[in-house]
Amino acid sequence: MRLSGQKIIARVRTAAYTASLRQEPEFADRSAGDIVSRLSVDTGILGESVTNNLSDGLRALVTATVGVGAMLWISAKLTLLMLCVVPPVSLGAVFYGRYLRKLSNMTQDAVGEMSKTAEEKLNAFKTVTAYNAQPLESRLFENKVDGIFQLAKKEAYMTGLFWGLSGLTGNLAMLSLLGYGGSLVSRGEITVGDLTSLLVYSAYVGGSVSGLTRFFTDLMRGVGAGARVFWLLDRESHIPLNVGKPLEHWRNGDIRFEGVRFRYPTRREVEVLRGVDLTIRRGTSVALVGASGSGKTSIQQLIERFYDPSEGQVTFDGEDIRTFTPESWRARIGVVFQDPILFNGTVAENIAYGSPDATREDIENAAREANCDFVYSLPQGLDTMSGFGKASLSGGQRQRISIARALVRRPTILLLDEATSALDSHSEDAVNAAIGGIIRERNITVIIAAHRLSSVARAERVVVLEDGRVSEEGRYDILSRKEGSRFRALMAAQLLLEKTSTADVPEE
Ligand SMILES: Nc1ncnc2c1ncn2[C@@H]1O[C@H](COP(=O)(O)OP(=O)(O)OP(=O)(O)O)[C@@H](O)[C@H]1O
Repeated sequence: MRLSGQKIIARVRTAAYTASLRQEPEFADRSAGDIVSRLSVDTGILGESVTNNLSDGLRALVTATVGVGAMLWISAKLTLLMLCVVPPVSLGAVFYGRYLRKLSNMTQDAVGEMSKTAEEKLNAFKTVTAYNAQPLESRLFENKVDGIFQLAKKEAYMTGLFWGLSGLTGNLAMLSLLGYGGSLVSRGEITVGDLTSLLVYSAYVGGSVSGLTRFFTDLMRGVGAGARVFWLLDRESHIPLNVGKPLEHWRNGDIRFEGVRFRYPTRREVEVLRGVDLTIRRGTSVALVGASGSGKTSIQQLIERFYDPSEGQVTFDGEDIRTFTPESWRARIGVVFQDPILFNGTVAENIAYGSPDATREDIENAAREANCDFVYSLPQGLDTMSGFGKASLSGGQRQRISIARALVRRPTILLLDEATSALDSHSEDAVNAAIGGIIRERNITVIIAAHRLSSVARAERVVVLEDGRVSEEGRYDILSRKEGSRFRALMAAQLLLEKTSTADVPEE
């Protein structure tokens, strides 16, 4: 029983984790981390409450049934008297169970909040230290812990009250049995032996009823803790996987935005894109430029299908990308984010992330193409451990590894989202040289969201975004020479910004 219970817990845990990975990014940003940190605890409590108590509950049910049968056979009157205890205790158990379920839910919420706070602050350890915020953070954490303690106190009071009252009810029933049973003995209706047997049976039945109650209330506690897990298992992502037809691996074509309007689900009041019409020819490179907040990243996110447009459509090779399964579509895209994430593992494992079939040669080729020569000066070359907690690589180096990761899957489309904006000029040159090589040598559609001139200049075409629309597009050299062009104004402002901020470049 215990083993199969553990198996159920393991399965539910995995299913809930998988369910959270299948949600949309909005969900992941806001609640998945929190849910995942609580998943283990919640599923554990639920599983334990079922598996630990199920056998006890069943045994109690059998004992109680047999006991009541035997009592009825001895004296129906006295048995009915004893059974008067059952309705109030059951009613109490129902209320108590509900209360426990609510309390358990609240406790899990509070425990989740506490671990989320701790995790967030420990991850931002340097910021906390730099701002001397340790006392403040300790206080905040103490408040969270105190909240959990208050809930535990409520549960303890309630538990004491319920079990105290049910114990009292049981004892009163026993006393009534003795009193009324004694009078029946004196009247000769039952023998002393019958009364003694009834008392013994009553003790058994009482124990069993208490076991059943414990089973029920523990189950309620488990159900309360597991509510979030069930909710997560039932939750449908806004962009579910496996829906649509697979995109054939040989297909290639233009990407087109047709009258695309877009609002983020969490900020419906703001229309970020207000009718974008844009064609990106296959195998060409395009730089998206525009002031901060003009929608460059949003366009890339729509291509990635992290979101769907509110109106209009994004097509690939003439077909709405919503007709393809998200996974087959995403498999054709390589993405490099501004803040490259390396997972715990070797450099080679990080490059091959998401491409389980990549051979050592593929990894080496991608590393070469992404200008990752520095890897070979690391102690174990590509097999050097990198990633979380092993911050021996600079921002520029991590960025080049993430470019290699994007390339190793042989993408048809490469999205670079401000890939160089956090780098100093030396690292930026290395990353840009890699991007330039990819644009020249690969037949790949490259979409660069960029602020910096050096990144923009490499693209064959520039698209200027303003007020959620495309305000200008054309070749870099033409736009940059055109009198009164929006692009020129933007770049002039950017150039000024770059000149004044050359002193605060942190990398390498
Ligand atoms: N997840 C989100 N939820 C709600 N609003 C968002 C979200 N991401 C971006 N926005 C908003 O959408 C608008 C466009 O943002 P976007 O990141 O696409 O601009 P951007 O041009 O890439 O900006 P930057 O150059 O600063 O990176 C901004 O007003 C931003 O506040």
